[in-house]
Amino acid sequence: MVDHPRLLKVNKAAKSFGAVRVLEDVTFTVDRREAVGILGPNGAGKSTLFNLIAGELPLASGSIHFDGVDLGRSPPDVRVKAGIARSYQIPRPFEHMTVFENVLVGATFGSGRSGDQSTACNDILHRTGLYRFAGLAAGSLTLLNRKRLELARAMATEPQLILLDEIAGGLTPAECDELVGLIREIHAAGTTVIWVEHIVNALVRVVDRLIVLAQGTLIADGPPAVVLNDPRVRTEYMGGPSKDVP
Ligand SMILES: Nc1ncnc2c1ncn2[C@@H]1O[C@H](COP(=O)(O)OP(=O)(O)OP(=O)(O)O)[C@@H](O)[C@H]1O
Repeated sequence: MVDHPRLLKVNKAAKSFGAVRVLEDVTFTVDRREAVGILGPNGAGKSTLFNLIAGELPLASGSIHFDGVDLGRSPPDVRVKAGIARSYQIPRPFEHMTVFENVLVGATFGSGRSGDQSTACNDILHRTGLYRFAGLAAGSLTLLNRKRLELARAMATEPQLILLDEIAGGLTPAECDELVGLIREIHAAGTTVIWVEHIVNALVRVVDRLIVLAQGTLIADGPPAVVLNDPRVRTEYMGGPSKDVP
């Protein structure tokens, strides 16, 4: 099998809700093993873009290629098996199941592997710092540990690409540092990362490239130092409510 250096190609992706166009001809590529941040004001279309890549919403027009394959019209389970995983802005564990069982669901149904998944699950629980909570109900976890569990469930599907949707929201600065460390480890181990986040200080400790969406269009794409000083980005994004910008 050929490894495509361009892991993700989003070409002229568009999406409307009724008469309202929320994404307009968004085009970008992400290379294998890159870490890319996505910034943009509230309502810019960031979560919608993730929903299009993960297959939770249908594309209106355009295409999405992943690892050389056109997946833009495939259902979410096909995309998970192809190697796309995501975390949600509001963690969505199975509250009454244990932490271990939550990870097991990802490993069993997401990865497509057969056989005993306990070793793989325990490994992920160790990596994400959740091993000692394995037997607890997911609903009893602190916010930081719920965020870790979002990552663990996504990692259990053995993704090539992980989409992180505002995963640092609501954490204290110290907790945010811990999460940043964990995401850096996941990236260093070879997983491609795309991270939508408003906490720019956290984002730039992980990513080496930033994309900015405003009103459904891509207005900047490049190294963080360049993008954060782009006059249009300053007006459209940082000119709004104060942001945590370095
Ligand atoms: N299912 C839906 N039905 C109708 N409108 C929607 C739906 N989902 C999102 N929208 C609208 O699409 C626009 C983009 O929303 P989206 O959640 O993608 O923005 P965002 O950039 O992720 O914002 P935030 O930073 O606040 O999370 C918003 O105006 C939103 O109200």
